[in-house]
Amino acid sequence: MNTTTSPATPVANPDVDAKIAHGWLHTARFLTTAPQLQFLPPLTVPEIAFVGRSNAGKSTCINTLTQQKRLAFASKTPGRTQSINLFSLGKQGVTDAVLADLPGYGYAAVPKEAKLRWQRVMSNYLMTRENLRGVVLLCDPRLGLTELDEILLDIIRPRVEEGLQFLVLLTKADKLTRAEANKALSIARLQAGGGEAKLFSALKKQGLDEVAQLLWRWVRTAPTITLAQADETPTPTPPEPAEPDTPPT
Ligand SMILES: Nc1nc2c(ncn2[C@@H]2O[C@H](COP(=O)(O)OP(=O)(O)OP(=O)(O)O)[C@@H](O)[C@H]2O)c(=O)[nH]1
Ligand SMILES: [Mg+2]
Repeated sequence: MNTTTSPATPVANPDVDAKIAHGWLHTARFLTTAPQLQFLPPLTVPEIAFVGRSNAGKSTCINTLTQQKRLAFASKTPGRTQSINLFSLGKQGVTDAVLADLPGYGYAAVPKEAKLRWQRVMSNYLMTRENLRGVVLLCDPRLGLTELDEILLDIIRPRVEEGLQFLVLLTKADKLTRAEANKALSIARLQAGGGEAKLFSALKKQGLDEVAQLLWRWVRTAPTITLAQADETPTPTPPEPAEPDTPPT
């Protein structure tokens, strides 16, 4: 990433009432789960992916943004999210956008083969998912952006240059002092060249309005998506997962 700090997109439109954005996000409902890219349905509505290291807080962030306790499966155990989970958004049951919760990377206890498989799935997803409109990279500011995050930034850079929206979200901000938070934010802004960086806390609901407004804006300003290939073959049914995700008790 280059080191420019200027955001690729304007700041969230202040005219969009946060309440409207929250109401829209609250419509989120489970759409599908896919262990591999080929099982994802081709869609023409904008999709926003939540990516980052294991335990960064992706699933919790989706639950907080949608004001739903157990939409995405959050857990103290890293590696809880094993498949790409899609959630539809839109009033009156009409889907106008999709959120994607992706499995985290960088969890040491995962066998090497599984790690490599997942890295392939994720890089393919980020490079080829046609309706991908935005990427939210979640990062625990106590760790900062790690080498794996940098690899991810490299993967999406060409698409960011073509208009893919991008946000670095520093999660668990409640664990930092104000000075630490400001320092982490400055560093992340430098690293997120071409994108924005924001502080977020699911616990304290910090950054919630801003992120909700930003996602709304990404979706409302998305260009019309037409799929490159008219795919008339139905999406294959994924095999039953060996160990299905279950909400934490
Ligand atoms: N203090 C604090 N804890 C948080 C916050 N967000 C998430 N957590 C905790 O961090 C842990 C991991 O959260 P998840 O949302 O499951 O993380 P994930 O990124 O989805 O993890 P994987 O699915 O393994 O990739 C859980 O114990 C959460 O309660 C936050 O804003 N503040
Ligand atoms: Mg998760």
